[in-house]
Amino acid sequence: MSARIIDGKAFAASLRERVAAIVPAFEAAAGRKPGLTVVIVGEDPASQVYVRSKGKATEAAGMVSTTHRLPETTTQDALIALVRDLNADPAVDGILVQLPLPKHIDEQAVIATIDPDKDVDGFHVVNAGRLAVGQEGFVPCTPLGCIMLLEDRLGDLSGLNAVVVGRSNIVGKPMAQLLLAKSCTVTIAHSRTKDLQDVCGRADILVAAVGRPAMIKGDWIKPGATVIDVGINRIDNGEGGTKLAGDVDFAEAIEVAGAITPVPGGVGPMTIAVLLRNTLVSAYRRAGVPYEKGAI
Ligand SMILES: Nc1nc(=O)c2c([nH]1)NC[C@@H]1CN(c3ccc(C(=O)N[C@@H](CCC(=O)O)C(=O)O)cc3)C=[N+]21
Repeated sequence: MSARIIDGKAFAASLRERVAAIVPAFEAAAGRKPGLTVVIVGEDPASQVYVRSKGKATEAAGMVSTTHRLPETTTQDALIALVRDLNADPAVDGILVQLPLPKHIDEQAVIATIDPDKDVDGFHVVNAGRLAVGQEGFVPCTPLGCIMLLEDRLGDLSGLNAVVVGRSNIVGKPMAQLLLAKSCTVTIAHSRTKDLQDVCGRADILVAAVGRPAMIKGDWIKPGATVIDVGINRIDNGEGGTKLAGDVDFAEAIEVAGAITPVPGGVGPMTIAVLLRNTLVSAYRRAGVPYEKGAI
């Protein structure tokens, strides 16, 4: 049996279109466009690529995109001063500080400076806390995108066994919180988990977010399970170049799973589409303009 491939790229394109279709209504009501500001420190090539595609997608959705490119040598104090300026700028609805930051900068200190109500990444402890207790806030883009794909595929998730492999603050933990909020029975597994294969084998929903290429094998997967592969690993393509690979052994998994996200073309594109969605939501909240929650 061959799994259905979950087309995250197409779903993300339709979400971006939905957002773009609402932007003019916001502009008419608020008298300005939604604005997203991205801050990148240093020259990491992968980060440069992501930041460029975020900027393009933001403009394509009719929003104002601003990018601050700072040198690798930027001090923590200077970065924090910039974030404070952005907090105070009424035209800025969303602030995204691209991670990872250079080693001499304390990421948590920078994230803690972002106004939680402009934190469209959902990384501030206030937003993590809001998610944990079920209050309205901002939810990290990657896990929220995963939930959208899961609900599109499965409808109601309640009662399903969900296993999240990975416990990072940006994917694993918020993913588990969201699945719990959808009434799944949630297990968070990680590199120290005993009998990881058995734990994965009980999952109706398996989310892999560990950052190890092809770690999850076909015989770890419950037949018919829905597999969400968050891994974005750059590996050797065997021809002197590189390619992207997920955390799941795709060739094996496709024979067992009911549905699976590919890498690339799965979760990755959803991350940027949800970022635009969060920015539009932020703009509505900050402008005090009512909006239809189901529509975005
Ligand atoms: N503050 C912050 N917020 C982030 O959301 C954030 C970050 N820092 N740092 C880096 C990670 C990574 N990330 C991705 C976004 C899009 C794709 C994406 O679109 N991937 C495409 C392929 C892209 C390619 O070909 O390289 C895909 O999977 O199909 C992947 C990864 C956001 N991140």
